[in-house]
Amino acid sequence: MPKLESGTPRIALISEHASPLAALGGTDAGGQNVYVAQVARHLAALGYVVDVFTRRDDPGLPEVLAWVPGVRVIHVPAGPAAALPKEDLLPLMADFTRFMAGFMAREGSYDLLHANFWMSGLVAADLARMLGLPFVITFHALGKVRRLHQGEADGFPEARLAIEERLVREAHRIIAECPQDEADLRELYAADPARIVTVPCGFDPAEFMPQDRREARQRLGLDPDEALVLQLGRMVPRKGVDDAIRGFARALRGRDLSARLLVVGGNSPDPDPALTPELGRLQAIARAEGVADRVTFTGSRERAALRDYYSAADVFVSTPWYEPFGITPLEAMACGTPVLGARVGGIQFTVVDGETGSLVPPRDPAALGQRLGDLLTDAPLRERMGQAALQRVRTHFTWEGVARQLAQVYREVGQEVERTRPPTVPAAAQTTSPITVERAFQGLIAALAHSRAALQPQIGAAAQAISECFERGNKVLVCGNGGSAADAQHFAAELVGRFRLDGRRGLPVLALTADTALLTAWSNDVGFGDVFARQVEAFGCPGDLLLVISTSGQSPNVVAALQAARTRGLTTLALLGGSGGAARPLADLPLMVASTDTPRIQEIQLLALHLICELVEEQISAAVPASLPTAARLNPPGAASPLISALQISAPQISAAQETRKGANL
Ligand SMILES: O=C(CO)[C@@H](O)[C@H](O)[C@H](O)[C@H](O)COP(=O)(O)O
Ligand SMILES: [Zn+2]
Repeated sequence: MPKLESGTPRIALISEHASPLAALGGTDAGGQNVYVAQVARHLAALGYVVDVFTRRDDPGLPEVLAWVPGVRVIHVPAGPAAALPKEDLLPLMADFTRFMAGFMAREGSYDLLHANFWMSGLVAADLARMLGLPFVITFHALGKVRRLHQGEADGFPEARLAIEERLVREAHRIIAECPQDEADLRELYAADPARIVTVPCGFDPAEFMPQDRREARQRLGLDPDEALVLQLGRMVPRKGVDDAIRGFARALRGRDLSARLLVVGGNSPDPDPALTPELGRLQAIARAEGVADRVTFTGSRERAALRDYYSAADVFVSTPWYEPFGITPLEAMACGTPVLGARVGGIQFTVVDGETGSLVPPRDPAALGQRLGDLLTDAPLRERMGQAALQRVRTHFTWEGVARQLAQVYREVGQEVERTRPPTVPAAAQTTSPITVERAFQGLIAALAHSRAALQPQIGAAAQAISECFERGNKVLVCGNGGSAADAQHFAAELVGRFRLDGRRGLPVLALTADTALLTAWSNDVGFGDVFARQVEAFGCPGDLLLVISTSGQSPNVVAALQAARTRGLTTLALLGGSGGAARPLADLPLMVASTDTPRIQEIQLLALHLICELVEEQISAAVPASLPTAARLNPPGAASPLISALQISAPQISAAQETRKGANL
């Protein structure tokens, strides 16, 4: 039976910027934080084991926080441990993915990934590809929709749209939050309708229930008799709070109403325009509309206080330009308060016009003012609508119900993945850990990135020294142990034979690892420690070059070979990893791979050796005068070192270069 149908399936909820722990009210804290928190808790209540991955944006946060039973919050170290605008987070997603892959390698994988927002979707899609896991995504907001409404004000990178298109193609399911969201996915993103499931957002009946209106007002210090209109939520222009103020002002005009508009939200508990710039603009609008004394800005409020605000209000107003879902109207309805909303996004789905509240076009303060006036002057209508609102949300929009619907989606995906799994997976593939493979790739990429700056010029200098050695009529000796012995022979084969340049003469490179008779006799009879040094004494001449290859730089026979080479006047090159060990100070030119992981070091060492071969061939072909016929250029007749004699580098230049390298190395 697929795991998603049985036992305790493990779900990773990914929400890069919206932590379930964050409070409501700041620019980047809002519905998504609530969604992730509630979905996690209610999935856990259904028996799921849930880890929520979110970016660590405060140094005080632990890596793993056991939040509520069945739910952990994993704070992912990606970028500085400080609050950052979500528009700046895309470059950090590679680190986010790497961390999650490592975390899953240590702590076990998940049965399904559920991403929230497009950047988490990117993380989920990459992990899903690597690990063969199913993933579903709730976008919460779509770039193309946002662009339609906010145009130039959209500060997200261009890549967002292409990434969203990829996610729409690759996700096993796309969770639309309302019919409008579903239509946008189909029409703007050509999403496959068979993979879209509409699951709304919800409210928690334990958190939001009607309070006695007068008592709620008393607790909040509000006038018990004034008509009270509430606007609550994030304070950003697209939320249309300015329209709510203008509509409120129009509702009062020509009516004998004692009413107040309460605007709850902002980046601080006090209404401070310095901390919430939008607040200053809204205050100016209230003044311009002549209702400054009738509009109260409270600043942000704790979630625990919100049910009193919703219950205290006679009408809740929410008139954004657009709204992917809109959780606050639900919460108001759950407190028995009718909602006057804009006919957009999820609001036109949750609010039934004329039954649980009223809908007006977005950005239309006149229509809003008209309807608000009607509602504020008709208490029985408000009462009926409030009751119908309560009934509607309790039936259709609890988080418990949302979690059940998501669980159903997860099960379907699980069955689908099971059905489409190839029937005969070879035994070897079953035991292969994709995490191991991914870790190796990431490790090699990181080691290459770290080595790049230092190693590139070292490779150039090594190729130059080796070309000069050949030009002098000298030879190269090369040695190492194990994998490095193989590399030494590989290197010799490329230069004695050919790397890319056809028709050139053979270049004198001798691998000291190839003579088994000598290696076994000397090791058997005398010792392995000087098996290479002995050969350096036998073959090495002043002006020759010794190249040693070692990942640790600590192999005694390699160190001894370097010492013997120095004694005999050979130039010494050492291709090393880690700190370079005892070999490093004995090398005229050390080539350093910035890694301590032996296989990764070897892989980069092979790259260095191949590049040295390529550069040596380039230097050799460039040094032969172009006036010579091709055959002569590639294999000129004559002296002991015919090709080299065509190179125009003098012996004094070489020894000067050698001296410089020696000096630099001290
Ligand atoms: O290929 C590998 C490891 O990947 C081994 O054969 C490895 O080369 C051997 O353990 C060597 O003896 C290690 O020597 P060194 O690189 O520390 O000089
Ligand atoms: Zn190896």
